[in-house]
Amino acid sequence: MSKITAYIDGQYGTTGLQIHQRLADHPDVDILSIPEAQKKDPALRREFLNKADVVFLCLPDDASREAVRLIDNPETVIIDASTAFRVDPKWVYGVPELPGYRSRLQTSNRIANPGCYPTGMTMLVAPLVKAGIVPKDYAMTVQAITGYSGGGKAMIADYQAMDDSQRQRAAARFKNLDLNHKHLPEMTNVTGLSHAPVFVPTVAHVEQGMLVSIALHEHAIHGSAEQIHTTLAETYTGEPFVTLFPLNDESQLDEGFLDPTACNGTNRIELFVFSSEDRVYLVARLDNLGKGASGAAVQNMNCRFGLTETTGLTQ
Ligand SMILES: NC(=O)C1=CN([C@@H]2O[C@H](COP(=O)(O)OP(=O)(O)OC[C@H]3O[C@@H](n4cnc5c(N)ncnc54)[C@H](OP(=O)(O)O)[C@@H]3O)[C@@H](O)[C@H]2O)C=CC1
Ligand SMILES: CC(=O)N[C@@H](CCC(=O)OP(=O)(O)O)C(=O)O
Repeated sequence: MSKITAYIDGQYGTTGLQIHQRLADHPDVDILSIPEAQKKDPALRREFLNKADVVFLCLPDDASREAVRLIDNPETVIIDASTAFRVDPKWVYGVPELPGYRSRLQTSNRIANPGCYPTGMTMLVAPLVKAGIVPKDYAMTVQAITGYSGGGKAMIADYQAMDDSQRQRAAARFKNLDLNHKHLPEMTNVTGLSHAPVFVPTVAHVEQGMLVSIALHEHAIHGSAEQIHTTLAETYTGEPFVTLFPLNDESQLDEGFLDPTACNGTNRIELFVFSSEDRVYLVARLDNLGKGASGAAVQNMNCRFGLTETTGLTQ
């Protein structure tokens, strides 16, 4: 089989660079590149967007929409990292592990790569809503902690320019207190919840890494912590990138702390279920730039082109 040709529009940004790194080691892919000085040249971009077998769009939303308009080759497979198409019914949401999604991803030429937070949130919640354990109208709150690379080049530059006193003040800060985070539509759409959750992430002064968590109360759902754990186990059995730890397993706690950076550099996502009496706490740990962005994009490409999903990726 000849190699797949791949073009990354936005190759020199945070997500694009990480996709480039993974594809550079990928045995089945040849990368087509535009030199950095010409990265915004519309004629060159149009040419590359139409001649590659697969294009990764690692651009702001408006630039992604513009790139899609430049593509008239019906064979081109587009994997878009932005928020632009994630709830568009003509696009398939790129989480192959979610029930029913892999078969659709295998045939779609329009793949919307998920946001980093929703990757954790939907993988925890969608199977539980589907099983009827979490009611569709559950009043949900999602918490998360992320490294600053989630904000792209601009946020990385801001964080890395801080002096000691600024760094202390920015050690861990709430963000998006307008309660209108851009990930709410995909969190709601993919899980089937009838109301968007309350979602206030915390950005920490660490470059990358992520924890996403959801609290549930057994008296307000239709099932126990054990049933939740069993449902997640059944959903993700055999998935190479998903590790579900045993119920109430503390092996990953370091003197009681759960480290957000443990999946960094991998495409792994780790799931935890903790419970005490009526209280249940679900946690997903992932690399915001790995399974939360660039790793997921390469996994989606592998899935779409019938390759082993782990090719080029670290488990
Ligand atoms: N960072 C993350 O953790 C995640 C990001 N995403 C999404 O991925 C996309 C890229 O984000 P990220 O990599 O963080 O962003 P960055 O700002 O790090 O990179 C974006 C890149 O796109 C370039 N660019 C901007 N406009 C154009 C254009 N019109 N034509 C060609 N190139 C252009 C930028 O160049 P220049 O800087 O010179 O303008 C920059 O190199 C966004 O939609 C983001 O929301 C998704 C998941 C996680
Ligand atoms: C730290 C930080 O600011 N993170 C970004 C989300 C990162 C991400 O997943 O972005 P996309 O939705 O574009 O995929 C935010 O909260 O807006």
